[in-house]
Amino acid sequence: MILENTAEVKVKSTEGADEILTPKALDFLEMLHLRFDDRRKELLEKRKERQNRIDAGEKLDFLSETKHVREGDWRVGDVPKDLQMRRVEITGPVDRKMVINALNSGANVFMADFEDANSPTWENVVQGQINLRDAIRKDIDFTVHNGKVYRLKEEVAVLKVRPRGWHLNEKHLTIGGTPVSASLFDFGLYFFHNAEELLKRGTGPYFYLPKLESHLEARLWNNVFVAAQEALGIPVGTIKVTVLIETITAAFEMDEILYELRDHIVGLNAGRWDYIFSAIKKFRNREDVLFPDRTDVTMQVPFMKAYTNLLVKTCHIRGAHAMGGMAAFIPSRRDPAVNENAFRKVKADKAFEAKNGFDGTWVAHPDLVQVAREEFDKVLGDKPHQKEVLRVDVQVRADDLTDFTIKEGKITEAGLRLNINVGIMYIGNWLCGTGAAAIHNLMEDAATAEISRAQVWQWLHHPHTKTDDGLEISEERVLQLIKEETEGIKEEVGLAMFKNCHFERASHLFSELVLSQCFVEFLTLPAYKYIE
Ligand SMILES: CC(=O)SCCNC(=O)CCNC(=O)[C@H](O)C(C)(C)COP(=O)(O)OP(=O)(O)OC[C@H]1O[C@@H](n2cnc3c(N)ncnc32)[C@H](O)[C@@H]1OP(=O)(O)O
Ligand SMILES: O=CC(=O)O
Ligand SMILES: [Mg+2]
Repeated sequence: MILENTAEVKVKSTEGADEILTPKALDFLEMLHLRFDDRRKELLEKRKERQNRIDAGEKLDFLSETKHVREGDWRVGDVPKDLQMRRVEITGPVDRKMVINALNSGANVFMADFEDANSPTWENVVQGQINLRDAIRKDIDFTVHNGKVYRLKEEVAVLKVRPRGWHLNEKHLTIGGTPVSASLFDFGLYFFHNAEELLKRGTGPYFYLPKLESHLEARLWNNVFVAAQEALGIPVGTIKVTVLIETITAAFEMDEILYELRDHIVGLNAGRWDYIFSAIKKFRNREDVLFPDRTDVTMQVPFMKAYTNLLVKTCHIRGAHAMGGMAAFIPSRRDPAVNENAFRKVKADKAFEAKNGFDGTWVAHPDLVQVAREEFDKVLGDKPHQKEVLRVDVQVRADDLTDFTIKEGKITEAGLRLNINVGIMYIGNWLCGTGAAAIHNLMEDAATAEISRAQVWQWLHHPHTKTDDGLEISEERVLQLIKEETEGIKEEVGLAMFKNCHFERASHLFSELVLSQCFVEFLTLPAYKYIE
């Protein structure tokens, strides 16, 4: 069934859609779409133009036209009281039970995710909005089959929302026959329904902005915020955002991104997984760049160290929070050895971040809140943040950000197989409506899975890449491994789940992605046509 608002706006119906996609909310989305969608598309074209220049050998560098911004003396606007202390932020999809668990987890902040951790089925995105609306009003519960009831505690985490990135459309809402931007859809609905309520409750409309590639994309967000606040009669500057620096091009424009959003921004976050993906993607056609197995691309390799150090330094000079990223190790309440390993690895990761000057960090699971908190407490004590640490020792040049040498790194058959396995497993989950999953005890989502498929693409298309046993990574070999891994997944998950979760389709899609002559920008773009 199609619900009609005006002659031009068409929305696919799903349970709860009429509560969220009200005529007034649709008018608001239509206003955002008409004012900002053309610019969004122009900026997506600019991404392609920059890619062409990188392919042709252009070096990434800090922009000459914005030197005055980098050298200027300015700071970001005020940080609200409830965003001063962000020591531990838990992230997770917008599923009802997870929303309750995350808000109850003891973390300072919960980032409710419509991006990397969410499979954007129509039901997930509409129900996600309903879940957040109910959570804000403390009118949310959830009962599982065994009768266990989930309710919010008195004290809960501060809520932030991550809308989907600029590259994605929401196909279930069209205006004049054109699908709307998924970013405007997720942001617009959340803001429209909740901004006033959040303010009444002493907090505010807070967001994380993903996958930006330039300061011009930040400017577009800023213009959207000004229009949205004006339309609802809310003071400009009420919205507060943290931008993920998770593309290699954005790392060259951190000051500029903070500057464009200075009335609305409170921090930057080092989104390590998309960052690695972006580095592979942007340099995929360059013969001088070849990444080793995913497990060898750690936070300690030169380009990751350079980027995180520069992020801390840039944020602190400008008065913004520098937020750490996600260690992907997931604990297990059933397996003590897995649990112990996850705690040890996460502890080390968080200790490193705290020592480097970060003001807080992300965790993927409630059992990791305390582990991360302890490591930050050791360095920060009672202080809400450590913005006074200016990292004057850090001098990062353009060449440091693109120094992809990884001395100890190797490309191995095991690494190739693992990438294939994880890629197919994740796409299968995503097609089935699950956007984040624990696979081989690691958190996998749309960012980590992109690394896996991008690596296989690069190894196949880079001239004569060999694994460390001397064997070439040929199309024939990759197809054989895809076949073997797909069979293995069938055995592991069982025939019923294999079929229900479209693992066969996931396997085909994975093959298409890695064999395609042209690199597909995001795996979620072709995959989206298969989900409802
Ligand atoms: C690269 C990036 O963008 S990182 C950010 C995006 N990614 C994410 O946000 C991933 C967040 N994490 C998750 O989604 C989950 O932790 C997973 C899928 C990896 C693992 O989840 P599960 O398999 O359910 O883990 P597990 O069985 O150990 O969970 C134990 C309990 O913790 C809850 N839980 C686990 N992770 C979370 C979370 N992130 N938020 C809230 N609750 C959670 C589960 O719901 C479960 O609750 P229950 O005991 O009441 O049923
Ligand atoms: O969004 C976070 C990332 O690491 O990617
Ligand atoms: Mg990301």
